[in-house]
Amino acid sequence: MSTARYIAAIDQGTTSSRCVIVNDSATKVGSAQKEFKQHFPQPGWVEHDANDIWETTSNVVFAALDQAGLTIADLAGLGITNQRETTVVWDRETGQPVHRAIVWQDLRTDALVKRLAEDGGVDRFRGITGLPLSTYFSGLKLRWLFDHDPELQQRAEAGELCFGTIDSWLIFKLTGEHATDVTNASRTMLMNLRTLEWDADILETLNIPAAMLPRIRPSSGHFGTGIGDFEGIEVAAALGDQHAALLGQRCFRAGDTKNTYGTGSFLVMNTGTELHSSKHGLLSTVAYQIEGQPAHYALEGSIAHTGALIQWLRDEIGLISHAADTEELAAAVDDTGGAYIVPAFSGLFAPHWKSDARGTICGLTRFVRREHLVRAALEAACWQTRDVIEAMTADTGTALDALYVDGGMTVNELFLQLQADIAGVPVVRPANPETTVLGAAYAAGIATGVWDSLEALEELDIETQTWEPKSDRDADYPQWKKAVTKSDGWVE
Ligand SMILES: Nc1ncnc2c1ncn2[C@@H]1O[C@H](COP(=O)(O)OP(=O)(O)O)[C@@H](O)[C@H]1O
Ligand SMILES: O=P(O)(O)OC[C@H](O)CO
Repeated sequence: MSTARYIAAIDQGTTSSRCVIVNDSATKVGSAQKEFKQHFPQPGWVEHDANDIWETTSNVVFAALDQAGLTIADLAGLGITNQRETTVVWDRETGQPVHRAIVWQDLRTDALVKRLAEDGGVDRFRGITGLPLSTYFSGLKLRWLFDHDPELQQRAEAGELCFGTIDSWLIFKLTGEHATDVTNASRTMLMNLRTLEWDADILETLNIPAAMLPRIRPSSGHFGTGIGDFEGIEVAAALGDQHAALLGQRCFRAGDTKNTYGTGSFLVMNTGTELHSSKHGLLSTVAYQIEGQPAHYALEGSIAHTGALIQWLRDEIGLISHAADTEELAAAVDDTGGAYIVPAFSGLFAPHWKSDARGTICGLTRFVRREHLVRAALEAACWQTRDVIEAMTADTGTALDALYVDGGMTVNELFLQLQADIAGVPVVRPANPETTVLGAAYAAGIATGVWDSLEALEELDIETQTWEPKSDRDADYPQWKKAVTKSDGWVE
C-alpha cells in the first residue's frame, strides 16, 4: 500500500477534460481544465476525436500536478470519472481509434431503435440491462458502426479491435489494460445488471463480438499501473460522472438522492444492494462497486434539457445576456404569471421518454413579461426534477428526506429555493461544488488506502447549505403536467 496521500481525479466530460489533485482531507491542492473540439458532421450527430480526449486529459493531469507542486511519485493513485455512453473503437495493436467517438447525445441510431423495438417494444432489454432502447446507450452506437463499415465487424471478430466507453479508452492509454467498471458497463445496454457480466444473448441479438469487450471491474479497485509518461501510477478507480457525483455527495445509503444540474440534469437515487426495476420511466443502473463488496444499485432519471433552456434564452432568443441574469430577473416577479415552458428541444427523457415531443410555452397572456418567462425557465428544471422524484418514490416507496444538488445551475440561489418549494423537500448544496471529481477521488482513495472505507469519508468535515421548502406548490403541479401533454406527440 502506498504511503503517498494525494489523489489525482480526472473528469473527462462532454466538452472539457479536467483534473483535480486532492489531499487526504479531500481538499483541492491543484487543478487544470481544457476544452476540446466538438464535431457535428450532420444534423443530430455529435462526435469527438478520441485522440483529443486523450491529449487534453494527459495535459491536464500534468498541469494540475504542476500547480500543486507535485509529481506522479507523490500520488497514491488516480481515479477516472467520465462522460458516459460515448463509444470508442480502437486498434488493439496501434492504440489508434478507427473512427471518431460517437457521443452520448448523438441521435444517428434512431432508426435502429425503431427497428429493434418492433420486436418486443422499447423495453425488450430492460429486464436485463435496466435500460429502454434509446439512441443514448453505447451498444446501438457500436451496432451502427458495424452496419456502416462491415470490415470493422470482421476485424472485431478477429480480436484486432477494442471497444470502450471513455473510461476504457483512458485506462488503455494510461496502462495498456483493456478494462471498464460496472457503472460505465451498465450504460452500454450490453451488461446484465445482476451478474455484472456482458450478456451473451444481447451480444448475439446485436451481433457484437465478445472479443472486443473490456473486462468489467469494480469501480474502486485495481485497473492497472501506468506506462510511458504515467509510469508507476496506480489507476485505482473508474466510474461514470453521475455515479461519481453520487459518491462525491456522500449519498451512501439507500434512498439518498442527488441531482446534477448542467446542460441536462441527472437525478440518481442510491437503492442500496437491491436492484429496482423501474415501472415509472427511470433507468436502473449500478451506483458503484467497491472491490470485495457487493455492487450498490441506483435509479436514475436523466433529464435532457435544464440549463440548456437558460442557454437558449441567452443565445437564441436574446432574452438574457448572461445565465446569471436569471436570478435577478426571476426575483423581480412573484410567480411566472401563469406561464410554463416545457424545454423538449429534442424530445423528453425521463420519466417520459418521448422522442416526438417538442418544446412548448403554455399559458401566455398579455400579462406575461420577460421576467415571468425567465422564472418559468428556472421552474422548468424544478418541475422536470419533481416528475423524476415522483417516479422514484413510486418505484421504491421511499419519499426523499433531502435532495443533494450540484452542477452549474446551483450557483443560482433563487433557483434552489424554487426547487425546494416545487419538490417539497430540503435542497442541500455542498460548499465544494466539485462533487464529480471528488467522487472519483474518494473511490481511488479507498482503493489505495488513503481512506479505509466509505464510513471514513463520512467523518470528513464538509460544509453544506440547505434550502427548506417555504411555500407549497402542489396546487400548480397539475398545470405543469398539462403543459407536458401539450408538447407530447408534436412531431408527426
Ligand atoms: N446563474 C445561473 N442560473 C441558471 N443557470 C445557470 C447559471 N449559471 C449557469 N447556468 C446554466 O448551467 C449550465 C452549465 O452548467 P455545467 O455544470 O457547467 O454544465 P455541463 O457540465 O453540462 O456543461 C448551463 O446550461 C447554464 O445555462
Ligand atoms: O459530460 P457531462 O457532464 O455532460 O455528462 C454526460 C453524461 O454522463 C451522459 O450520460
